[in-house]
Amino acid sequence: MIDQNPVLALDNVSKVFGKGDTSIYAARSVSFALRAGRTLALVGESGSGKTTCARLIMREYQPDQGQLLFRGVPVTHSMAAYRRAVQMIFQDPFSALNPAHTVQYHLERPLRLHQKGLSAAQRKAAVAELLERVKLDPALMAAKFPHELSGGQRQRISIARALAVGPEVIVADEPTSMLDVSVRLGILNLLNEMKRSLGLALLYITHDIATARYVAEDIIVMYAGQIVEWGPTESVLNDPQHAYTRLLLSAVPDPDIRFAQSQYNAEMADVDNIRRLSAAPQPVISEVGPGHFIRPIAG
Ligand SMILES: Nc1ncnc2c1ncn2[C@@H]1O[C@H](COP(=O)(O)OP(=O)(O)OP(=O)(O)O)[C@@H](O)[C@H]1O
Repeated sequence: MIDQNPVLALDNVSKVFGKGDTSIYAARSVSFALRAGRTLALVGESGSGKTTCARLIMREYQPDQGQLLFRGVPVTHSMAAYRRAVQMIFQDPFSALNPAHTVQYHLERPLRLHQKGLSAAQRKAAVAELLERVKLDPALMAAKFPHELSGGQRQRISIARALAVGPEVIVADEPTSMLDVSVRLGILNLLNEMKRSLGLALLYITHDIATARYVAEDIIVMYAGQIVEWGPTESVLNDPQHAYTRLLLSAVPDPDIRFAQSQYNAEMADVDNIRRLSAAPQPVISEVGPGHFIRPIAG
């Protein structure tokens, strides 16, 4: 059964870089919640504020306004439980692993830190189990160094390493964008399986709105640090209500995503205007379908 109480929530969070006239809202009054057994896709073009949200969640940045809530409690600096519960998978599986260490070492390290009571034999068994979870053969993989692995295999090791501490939330920032097209779906399927079998709450960050369909129950579309549209994936993809979401979808060469091409073409003539208007701060929110909301463009 899906737990409807959020594991993690951003409550009206803003992050500003720079000062005065040159300041940029990398995140502006962003609120969303991650729930066990569900994936939320955070979608937007480069510079829309996706990675800033990930860094806020990973506590690399402090919010200028708003707060993070972990199981309903405001997150403080000293929450060791939070650090263990919230793990990240990075875009670049090549730089995420230390070339001097074996797979066994990479997976044992978090176990040594977070499960101090394990014997050497128990750690070895735990590493084998983690490798099996990410569909890699422990007998073949444990002794290998990162340079002996393919990109897809490295990303599976990164996922296994994140799982080693028993997380509740995984933040996956563009986890497939540096991989060959042929292995991308395998990684997304693996994340799906982790979500289901371990009841993880996933935040899937991507610039590619089409891939959100494979993993996410819900989608948030961001532009200029602001959430412009959010709702159930099917509803947002099949019936996008915000001009900026339609702009993103217009760039998707995917016949499975249905939208009235002619209707969007008229808007595409006005791309710059859509971006300019979508970037304007807009506090008004409208519900356009069950659980499906937009921040209407002002003016
Ligand atoms: N440390 C920083 N200092 C100054 N400006 C920053 C910093 N980090 C992000 N920004 C700015 O904040 C805005 C949002 O950036 P962010 O990296 O969150 O976007 P993004 O959607 O993740 O883009 P990408 O997909 O390219 O990573 C951008 O205008 C960016 O230039």
